Amino acid sequence: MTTILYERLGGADGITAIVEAVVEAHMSNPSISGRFLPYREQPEKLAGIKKHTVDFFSAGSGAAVAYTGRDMVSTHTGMHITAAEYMYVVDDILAVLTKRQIDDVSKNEVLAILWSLKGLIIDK
Ligand code: HEM
Repeated sequence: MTTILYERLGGADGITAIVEAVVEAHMSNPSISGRFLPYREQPEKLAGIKKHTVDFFSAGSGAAVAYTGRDMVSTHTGMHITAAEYMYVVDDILAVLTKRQIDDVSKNEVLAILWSLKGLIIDK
């Protein structure tokens, strides 16, 4: 039987570590850091966003986890995120997956999920 994507990403511990590393990467990426650095001053809010993001990717990769955050359109409405910013986010995520030696098939599955959400996130 094929292992579900959630397990191939390392389960709860793996996805939590991925989200931590991705948020750090966004904060260090000069093209998008301005979107994320203000949350350093709001640690409780940042913790909530990270938890929602872990749950989102857990549910989206096959785990029986409830996502209790806001939907993608509501979350990103008013931010006017550009297609270029979206690509920087995708690049940061894939770089973290590569660094954590996630296999290529799994990376392609993550990429397909991210791509399917693009229209919900940009230009809102
Ligand atoms: C496919 C790509 C993306 C996914 C799957 C995604 C997913 C999420 C999720 C699950 C949350 C948490 C929502 C909540 O806590 O209720 C969130 C929040 C956020 N996202 Fe995204 N996101 C994506 C792309 C982007 C991009 C491209 C940017 C900007 C460059 C961005 C900026 C933000 C910000 C600033 C927040 C915090 C919003 C707040 O103040 O609560 N996201 N995102």
